[in-house]
Amino acid sequence: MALLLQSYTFGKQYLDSWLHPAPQKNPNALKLGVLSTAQINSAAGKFTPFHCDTTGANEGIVIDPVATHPDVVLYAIASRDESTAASFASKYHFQKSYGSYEALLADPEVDFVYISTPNGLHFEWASKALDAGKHVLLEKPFTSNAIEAEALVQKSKQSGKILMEAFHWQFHPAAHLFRELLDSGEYGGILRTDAAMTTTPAVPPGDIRWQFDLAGGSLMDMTYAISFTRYALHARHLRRFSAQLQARPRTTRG
Ligand SMILES: NC(=O)C1=CN([C@@H]2O[C@H](COP(=O)(O)OP(=O)(O)OC[C@H]3O[C@@H](n4cnc5c(N)ncnc54)[C@H](OP(=O)(O)O)[C@@H]3O)[C@@H](O)[C@H]2O)C=CC1
Ligand SMILES: O=C1OC[C@@H](O)[C@H](O)[C@H]1O
Repeated sequence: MALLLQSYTFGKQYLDSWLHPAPQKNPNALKLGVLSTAQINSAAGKFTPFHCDTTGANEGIVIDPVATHPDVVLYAIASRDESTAASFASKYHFQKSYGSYEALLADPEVDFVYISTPNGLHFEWASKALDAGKHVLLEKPFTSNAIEAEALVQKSKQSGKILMEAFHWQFHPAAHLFRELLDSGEYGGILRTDAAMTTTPAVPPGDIRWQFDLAGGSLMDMTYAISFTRYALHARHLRRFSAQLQARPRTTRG
């Protein structure tokens, strides 16, 4: 069932990309600044149904959607390293590149930022971006813990700037269809839920997902299982979960 729904989403995206080629940009289009040259920014380029990135996400988390939307432009990219930023800008057609995140945030032309740093740095950079007067689209998981999350939401309310977690699956037609089916009662009521998510065994040593001090770890990375359960059950304010950790030996592929 999940595979069918996912195929439906991918098929629709593929069709849309043919039906709606890159539009003219609106002169007042919002200017996007991206903090970091993470692989997820461009695990992207043009979507094709046969090309998935190593995390299993489909192409186009930010580069392609912005490039093909009339009201947003790829304005600036920042990296901790200037030459990395410059080559990323040239490859993906950003107008500007910066050798530090601070420099991008100081650019008054930037309207909003997408933050794709490691999890443990989400709070710091989202906080600095709000202080700099930018709207923020923040990669998942939102922050490293509830205290940071509450402080960030508070800051966004005070600044009047939009702060949003980049959980794109919530906007996929497949997710909506799935919840409509549940809500219809056609298959009866929900008695219990089990959510599991698996990822490629090829996450290399040294990847941010293995680093505790960068808020790595499976529960932080595979937050989809929890967020989808909450979504499916309309349980936005569910406060308590129980969880079991099942450690398995790492496997390698030859
Ligand atoms: N929404 C989705 O579908 C997905 C979301 N994600 C989320 O996106 C974020 C990035 O993941 P991913 O693309 O795999 O990450 P990467 O390891 O590819 O990139 C992280 C980037 O953060 C910057 N960075 C800043 N400080 C550090 C540091 N101390 N160590 C390492 N990198 C640093 C680097 O950019 P630079 O050198 O340019 O400064 C680096 O390229 C995570 O929060 C992850 O959970 C990931 C995959 C899918
Ligand atoms: O957000 C993500 O989506 C797909 C996963 O495989 C990946 O590890 C994670 O960061």
